[in-house]
This record gives sequence, C-alpha cells and structure tokens, in this order.
Amino acid sequence: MDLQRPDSYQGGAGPDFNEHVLHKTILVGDSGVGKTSLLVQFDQGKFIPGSFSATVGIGFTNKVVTVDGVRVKLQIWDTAGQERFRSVTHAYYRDAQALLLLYDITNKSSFDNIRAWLTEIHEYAQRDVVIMLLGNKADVSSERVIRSEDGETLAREYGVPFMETSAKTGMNVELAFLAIAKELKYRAGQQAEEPSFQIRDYVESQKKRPSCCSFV
Ligand SMILES: Nc1nc2c(ncn2[C@@H]2O[C@H](COP(=O)(O)OP(=O)(O)OP(=O)(O)O)[C@@H](O)[C@H]2O)c(=O)[nH]1
Repeated sequence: MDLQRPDSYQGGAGPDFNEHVLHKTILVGDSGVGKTSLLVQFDQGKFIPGSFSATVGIGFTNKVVTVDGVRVKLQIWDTAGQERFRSVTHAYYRDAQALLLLYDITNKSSFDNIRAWLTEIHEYAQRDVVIMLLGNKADVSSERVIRSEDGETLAREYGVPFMETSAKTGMNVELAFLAIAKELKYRAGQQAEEPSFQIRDYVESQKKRPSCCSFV
C-alpha cells in the first residue's frame, strides 16, 4: 500500500483536500487489551467472542468516515501488543497521524504501562501526532480495577482526550474513530478564519450520546 502524505497539511486546502489521502492511524497498547476487537467492531460492527489469539506482526484496514459532509479516509493499523514485536511496530509510528492508545479497565498492568507507551510514542512518533487514550472492556463492570476517573486524570496529565470503550457492545467505538477523523480533517483544511476544533472538548460533549456518526 502506497501511503501518501497529505499535502494539504500545509493549510489552505479546498473541500476535496483529503479525497485521495489516507490518514494513517495506529492502535497500540498491551497485548490483550482489545485492539483487534476494537478494529473489527468498527469495521464490521461485530464482536467475535472466544479464546484470545494474539496479533502477530501488524496489519491494516482502510475505512472511510464522513465528517461534516467530508469523506476522511483512515488507514487503521492494528499492531501486536506483545513485547517481542515492539521493534517492528516502532517503525510504523513515524508516519502515523493518529494513535489510539488502549488499556483494559480490568487489567491494572495494562493501565500502569500507559506511561511507558506514551514515552515510546513521544520517542518514535511525529511531535504533532493525535493521541487518544481508550479504557477498553467497559462492559466487564464486575472485573473493573481501573476507575473511569483514573483514566480521565491520566489523560488530563498528558493533555490527550479520553473515553472508555467496549469492543463487545460497540460503546464509543465509532465515536473514537470519528473524533480522530474530525481532528485530522480540521488540521488538514485549517483556515485562518475557521473556529478552532478542540478534540478533547468534542469528545467530552459527545461521549454520552448513543449514536453520533456517519460511515460509508
Ligand atoms: N468483554 C470484552 N472482551 C473484550 C473486549 N475487547 C476485547 N475483548 C477480548 O479480549 C481478548 C483480547 O482481545 P484482542 O482484540 O485480541 O486484543 P489485542 O489488544 O488485539 O491483543 P494483541 O493482538 O496480543 O496485541 C479477546 O478474548 C477478546 O474477545 C471488550 O470490549 N469487552
């Protein structure tokens, strides 16, 4: 796949600015937090229950999201969370415009490792990469060990948007990708007179809404 850099990132682009541009988005986080499941839910609207099969290497899915009447093409890369694949996935950070960083609300170490993931992201990714923190498996309330407030606090500390998701029920899955697409669209087409788009404010305002998005 030929990844194109969005020329319009310099600003001043017209309404079709990203019609042929793939915005590279990467899913990262510890093994088992639900990266593959989140992508399958977003792409196919389904959850495949059953035994856990760890991702080997890396793969991608293309998806078009319509935001404010504009088609935004996301190329979403699903990485392997296991330590042994880390050097492979680092190589992909450099071209990423957005990173969805996941932990599992039922797994404390996956949350504790978020700081290390953010250190890696700051080391290998572009300085202006869009980062969103997701606390996944929010449907498993009986096994929750990380409170929503803890996710909020960590996200605030790093200045990134946060939401809890469930790849099983679909809760906030579309919203997470839509918010990323909106931010990327805003950055690509930014005009001096345009009101600024704040992804964190947008996420906060949309979190509670049952449905929010339009996909093609
Ligand atoms: N209940 C529940 N289970 C989930 C959810 N997301 C993922 N799972 C389960 O958690 C396990 C791991 O999910 P994966 O999507 O394979 O995790 P991953 O992050 O891609 O793992 P690696 O490929 O090793 O990095 C699987 O058994 C999934 O069915 C969720 O939101 N809710």
